[in-house]
Amino acid sequence: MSTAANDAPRSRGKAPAGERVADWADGRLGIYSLAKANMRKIFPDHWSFMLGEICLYSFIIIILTGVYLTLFFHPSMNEVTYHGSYVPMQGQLMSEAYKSTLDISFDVRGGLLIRQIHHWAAIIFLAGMFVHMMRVFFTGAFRKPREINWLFGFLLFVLGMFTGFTGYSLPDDLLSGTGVRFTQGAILSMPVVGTYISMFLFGGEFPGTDFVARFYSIHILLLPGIMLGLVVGHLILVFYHKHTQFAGPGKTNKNVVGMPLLPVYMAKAGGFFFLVFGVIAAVAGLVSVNPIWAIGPYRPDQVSTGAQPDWYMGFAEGLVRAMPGWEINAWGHTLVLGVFIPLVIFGIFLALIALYPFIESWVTGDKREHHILDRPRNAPTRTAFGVAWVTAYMVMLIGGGNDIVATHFHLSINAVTWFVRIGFFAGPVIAFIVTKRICLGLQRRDKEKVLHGRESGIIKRLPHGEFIEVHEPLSQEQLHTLTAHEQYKPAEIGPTVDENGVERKAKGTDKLRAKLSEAYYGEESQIPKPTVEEYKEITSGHGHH
Ligand code: HEM
Ligand code: HEM
Repeated sequence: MSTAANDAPRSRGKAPAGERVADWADGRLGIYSLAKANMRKIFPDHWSFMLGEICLYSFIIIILTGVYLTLFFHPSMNEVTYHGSYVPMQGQLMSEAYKSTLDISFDVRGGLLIRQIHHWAAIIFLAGMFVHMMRVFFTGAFRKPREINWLFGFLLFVLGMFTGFTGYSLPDDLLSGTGVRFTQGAILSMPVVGTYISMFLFGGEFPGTDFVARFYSIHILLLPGIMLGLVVGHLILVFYHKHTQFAGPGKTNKNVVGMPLLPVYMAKAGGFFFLVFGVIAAVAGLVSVNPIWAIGPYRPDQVSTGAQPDWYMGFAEGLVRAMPGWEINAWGHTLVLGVFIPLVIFGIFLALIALYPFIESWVTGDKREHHILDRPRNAPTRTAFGVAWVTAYMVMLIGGGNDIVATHFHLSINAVTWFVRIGFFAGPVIAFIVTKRICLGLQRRDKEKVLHGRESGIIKRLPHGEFIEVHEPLSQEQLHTLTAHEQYKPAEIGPTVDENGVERKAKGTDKLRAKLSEAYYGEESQIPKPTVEEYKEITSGHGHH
């Protein structure tokens, strides 16, 4: 650290340049103590913890490529005549936005590759978030104290969806214009406020001449700005809470077992960034996405066939396509329920995801901190809910592409739509039941393994002629992993008579909670863990096969 001006000069001569720069910076920023405190921070190792990193790296790639695109993209709906190097479009009227995207694709050096990388990174970013969210959900990593971080993540997911939507609307091609038209229809279906919002957003009647410029500021500034802040907050919270870990020997709710941030984790993370970049660049170089020159400029009087949103919006599109066209007229106003109900369901689905950590802790009555992750099989009801939700999502994704599915598989589009309608209600229920059964089956298998060891597949014949299969005992480590989970008890209504003997009526919400809690943790929902006595009795030699 710095010294007084009259201190004796260093006896060893001048410090190396690097050290002097570090000293200079430290004197002004105090980074040494900050780095010292955090450099040795421990990160646990598990492949599923890399999913958050994939989100982070694809987000960085999106920002880098996005900045390059802003240098050449013109967010204007002025009409111009095309004279660029793509011959089939010569002389066509189009918006400046569309023309500049054609120019990026054909006349700007590296432009098409950067466009492709930006678009592919967006698709992978959202897929990464989806899978990362699933890993957090299925392992119970959202439980106290990480509920707020779940909400930060949830907001990132929703904002990511809308940033993607505003992004692919920018080129003003026939496909994205159809998507914007679809969205405007959904906005219009909102009672009372719909028309006002639409008029405000589009600066008058659709499509108007404003929306590309407006979507542009939303796309490159507003939403990514908020997302950047949220990502930083998200990561600070991961640091602050410390990472969760799977159960194992020596791992407790109070420690983290793993590798230090520097140098091990940083080296790994750096390498992984380049891997993610490399894979995205390779996919972008090999598989064309959004070839706007083949689609043509937007015209409100035309609709392209096979119009599809990017995958993350397919769910919302599916809800609208599967819903029967239903319209009612009341007091001189038309209510388009065929669009409005799907919009509400979309909102409810999102709200349920956001609130799930709070709902689960209310139902189970579990308010403790959790830093050890659940194996999905040991939380069968939660796992079943998750799979049911993913099933509904996937069914609706099929709904969003009902025309594509019909043409590719030579089916009638009505058959596909009916499949989706029935599947939306039946699919999640079947998925729930089947998943719960599988989880319980796996719990039974774990119990069996603890008590009787692993089936080795080796058959032996005993001297008296009997055939037996040799079971190998599990290692202490494996035994720990298979028996570390807690066995929960359902939350109860509590005494209906207070300490003075006065009868207290159980509230409706208490009853509901007790019922739900029973469903979560009741006898039907978990297999009792093997007890020490059971284990001792079986492994002591009696009753061995
Ligand atoms: C821009 C998007 C996102 C980025 C960059 C990001 C990044 C990360 C990283 C690097 C971690 C630590 C490593 C890991 O567990 O994978 C993490 C943990 C976490 N993320 Fe995200 N995430 C994003 C979106 C989400 C979403 C959509 C959710 C859920 C709705 C979410 C919820 C969480 C939670 C609860 C943790 C703590 C998990 C634990 O400690 O085990 N994140 N995130
Ligand atoms: C989470 C963040 C983002 C997502 C999901 C996203 C997604 C997209 C998508 C899917 C497109 C359509 C690309 C195409 O096929 O033409 C696009 C276009 C565009 N994006 Fe982004 N983007 C994001 C952030 C940014 C940022 C931060 C910038 C600028 C700093 C940016 C600048 C642009 C520009 C200029 C275009 C229009 C050019 C074009 O379409 O090729 N984006 N974005």
